Amino acid sequence: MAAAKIAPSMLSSDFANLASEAERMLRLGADWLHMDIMDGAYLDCHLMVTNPSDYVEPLGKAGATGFTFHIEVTRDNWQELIQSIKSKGMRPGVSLRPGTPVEEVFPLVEAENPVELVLVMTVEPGFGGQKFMPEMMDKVRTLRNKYPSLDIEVDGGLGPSTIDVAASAGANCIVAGSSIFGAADPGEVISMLRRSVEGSQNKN
Ligand SMILES: O=C(CO)[C@H](O)[C@H](O)COP(=O)(O)O
Ligand SMILES: [Fe+2]
Repeated sequence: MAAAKIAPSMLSSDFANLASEAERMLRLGADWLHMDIMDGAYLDCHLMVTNPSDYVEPLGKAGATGFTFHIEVTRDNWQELIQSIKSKGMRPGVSLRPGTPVEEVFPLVEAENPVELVLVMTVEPGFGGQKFMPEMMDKVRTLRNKYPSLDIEVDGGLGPSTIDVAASAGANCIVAGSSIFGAADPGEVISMLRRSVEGSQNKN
């Protein structure tokens, strides 16, 4: 079973105090710190950049553990990209925006040298605080049925009111920005997200 991972999106943190914000989230129980990187040319998620391969070396050096690129900009070179991400000691992941069919990522999960995570965007990439798109849960269900132990991440509009839908569809890695950083008790939101994921897994 894929373990629950709660990942506060640092896009919603206080940028002037990034180090203490990161420490605060880890202290409150976060598993991963979600970093959104965009160059403004291709507003898409995680490496929301046209050439993700340019970022492999610097992010490897900076100590990143996971490197998630977008399928829409890597249709011709994902094999080499996965290889280079792994060679720098990072876990490769692939993300897809709402309009991209889920079938497009199957070859990357089934490759000899596969991605280890699929990130299903539940908003149009670009900024935090948008409304969760429940219709994306069909993609999550399809992936979970096909790949029982895959890490499936969701990103965009996740919080106490939407987590149960995502968790019961099979998502185990939860990115949440505004719902955690905007809460009076962010630690309670992190715990609540984890309880929902683990509760859904125990039902199955
Ligand atoms: O990838 C992202 C934006 O493109 C962010 O991770 C995402 O929007 C998180 O913010 P929120 O939880 O407030 O929706
Ligand atoms: Fe993100």
